[in-house]
Amino acid sequence: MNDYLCPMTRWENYIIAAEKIIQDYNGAMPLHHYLKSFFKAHPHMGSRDRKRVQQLVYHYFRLGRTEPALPLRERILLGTFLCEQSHDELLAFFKPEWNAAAALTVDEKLALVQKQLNIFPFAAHLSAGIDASAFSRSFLQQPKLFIRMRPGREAAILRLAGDAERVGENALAFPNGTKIETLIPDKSWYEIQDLSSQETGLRFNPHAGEHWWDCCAASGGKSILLHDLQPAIHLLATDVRASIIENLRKRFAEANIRSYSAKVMDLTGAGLQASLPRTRFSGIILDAPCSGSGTWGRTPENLYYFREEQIMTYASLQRQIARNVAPFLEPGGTLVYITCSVFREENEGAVAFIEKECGLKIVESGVISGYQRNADTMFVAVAKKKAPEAAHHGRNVHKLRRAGQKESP
Ligand SMILES: C[S@@+](CC[C@H](N)C(=O)[O-])C[C@H]1O[C@@H](n2cnc3c(N)ncnc32)[C@H](O)[C@@H]1O
Repeated sequence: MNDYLCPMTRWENYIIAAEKIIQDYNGAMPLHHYLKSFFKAHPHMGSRDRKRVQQLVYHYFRLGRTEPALPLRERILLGTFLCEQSHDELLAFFKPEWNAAAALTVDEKLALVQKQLNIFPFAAHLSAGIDASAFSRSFLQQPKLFIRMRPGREAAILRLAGDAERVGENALAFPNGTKIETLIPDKSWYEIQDLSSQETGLRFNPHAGEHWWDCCAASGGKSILLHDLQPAIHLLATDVRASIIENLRKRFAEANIRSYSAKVMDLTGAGLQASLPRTRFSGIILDAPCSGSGTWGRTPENLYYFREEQIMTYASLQRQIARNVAPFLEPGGTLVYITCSVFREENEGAVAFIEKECGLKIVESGVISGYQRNADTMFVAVAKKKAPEAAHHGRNVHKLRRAGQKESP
């Protein structure tokens, strides 16, 4: 697919390549990994070709499973029409009448093609406060790329950041595809982190000298956020995957953070105490394994391949982990429960479980909405362990209620 090919051949080739990828891909691995291996196996495609084919494939998955009866090529073109907002040469070739309408709103485009789209099929499971229709439409746009400016680096970054948009005290938004590392050469000055993810940090409130456990740390996005809020804490980061703990170590080194411990731990197992360096933590961050449904705007293949019954699989894993880690909070300590899910079973359902079964009191909880600002949607809850007196009282209340009696004033 080189420039010397006539335009017709080029557009045809792009759409044929996209069709092949969509037919062969089965959702078992992230789409961007699959695309990478596909392009590696097709080295004749230049970077412009790859970019274009990739866009077509993503446009297809952004429609979810809506319009299943449309032929594959028609779905790719419909996705392209709804996602693109300006003149598009490929669309001009295949659907000139749609290309002429590229600047219309999504509603106007839908009226033109006489379609109603229900992109998100799991609306019945949405957490309170999420606008189902706006959330469904949000899949047509890829969320932006956000960085968090690390403490003391803001002024230097702002001098280099070009036309990035400042969207929070420490947050900058860039168009997707921006090569941040070429704009800001020192990797230790910033973290790539979604805006809503950054905002979970507003609930951490760490104090110097405290012991914190980021128990599902992955490569440490929340851990570094926590550290930046209060560097003088004792931090333990764990995850079940050894490879991701290796990534965490590299990321911490790049961020110039040396004072922490990290280890591999499976939180569903029994006897966690034997693997932990201490039995009480002032704070636990439980950024739970989840459906990731609040981030599917970045990975729309998940919207396509997700099955409804998976929601409860995640919900029970989250409850199991919460039950196992809660005993390691010290009295008065804080557990911050986080998901990047929009499903109430993983959010409000987990919060009810934490309060009822883990002996913690929920002091704040709710959705951090990203779908109307090109960011991810997350959920955060702050739970406190009662101080000894209150805990004793709490147990009595529980017993009384179970016995069907009323609590005396
Ligand atoms: C949502 S991710 C955490 C993201 C991370 N906190 C961040 O800010 O980048 C959830 C993590 O939980 C881990 N996990 C899944 N099952 C687990 C288990 N049984 N025990 C411990 N960690 C687990 C996954 O490996 C995954 O890295």
